[in-house]
Amino acid sequence: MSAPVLSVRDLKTSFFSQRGEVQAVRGVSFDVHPGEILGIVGESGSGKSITCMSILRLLKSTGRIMGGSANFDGQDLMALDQGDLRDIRGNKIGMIFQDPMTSLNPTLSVGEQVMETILRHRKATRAEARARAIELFELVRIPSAAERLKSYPHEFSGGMRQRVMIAIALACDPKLLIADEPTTALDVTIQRQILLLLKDLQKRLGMAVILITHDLGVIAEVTDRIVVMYGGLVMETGPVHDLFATPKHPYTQGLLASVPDLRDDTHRRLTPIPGSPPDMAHPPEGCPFTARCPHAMQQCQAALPPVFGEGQGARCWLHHPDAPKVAGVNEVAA
Ligand SMILES: Nc1ncnc2c1ncn2[C@@H]1O[C@H](COP(=O)(O)OP(=O)(O)OP(=O)(O)O)[C@@H](O)[C@H]1O
Repeated sequence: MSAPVLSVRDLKTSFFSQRGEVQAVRGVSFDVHPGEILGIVGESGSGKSITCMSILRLLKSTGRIMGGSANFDGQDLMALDQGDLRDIRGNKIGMIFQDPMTSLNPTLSVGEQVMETILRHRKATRAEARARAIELFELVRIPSAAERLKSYPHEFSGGMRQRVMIAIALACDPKLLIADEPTTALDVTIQRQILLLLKDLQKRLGMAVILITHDLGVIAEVTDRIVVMYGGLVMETGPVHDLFATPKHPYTQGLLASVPDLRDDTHRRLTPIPGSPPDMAHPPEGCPFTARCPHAMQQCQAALPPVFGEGQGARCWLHHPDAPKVAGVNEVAA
């Protein structure tokens, strides 16, 4: 496999308030390879967004990176100053966030906003930037591209605004695109169109993509590998097909069980995992999933498990060689 575009190692981020320290990200490691879509999934509050905001060094003032590295393009993003980071963000790393209405400037035409990104990072004349903006609108399939450059964000539908955001994110041919819940604010049919567009663009442009979502069902279709997060930790990681066919972590199994079968039009009922995530102001010493895990053992409460397995790895004591056998987890059911 080729060298990773991004290599995150032992990333730790906390928020500090009068309540004390909230350990949002507690030692996250993963790689993103050229030309792949990596999905980061997990319930709300598991640390997906804060992981990516930390990588981009876009944390709000109460947030602090406590350790770790994120190697991108031969540089550790954690060690760069804000000037160098501004050169990378929107240029070598494109970003798309959840709500395009709050990310776009309502007082500027969408064309100006695309051109602004190009002119900030590239030596180009306004005419060249305009030509590139038209090309980008065509790429993200905004009809009548040249004319639509003059429109303002409120003149677009939610799906079209998200296409503008994708055009801006792709303006400088990024090596890596980070998309944080890019379709959550859209209705279901449009969500699918945007995700398929992202997949198509990723293939055509050969970039790497990190796609954050809490919707496992949707990303099954578009991602190559998945990182499953819970309680600020990576619980399981592996190729999407392996992870869906044989999830190794009870948390992943619970998440998968809560996804309605998309091919089943009788709409199976959702079965959410009982219980709630840990309070990250007081994270448990052992595995954060212990209290909700159907297979929890004494050891799980006592110590945080390491990641067992390569290729598909799971942070679960059941994969220790001496662990008892549990059907469907570390033993193939007869
Ligand atoms: N500004 C903040 N101050 C204190 N704690 C925060 C702050 N922002 C996030 N957190 C905490 O960090 C943890 C991780 O949050 P994060 O937004 O990364 O979760 P997420 O997995 O992306 O969830 P969602 O799917 O809801 O976006 C949560 O426990 C959250 O309460």
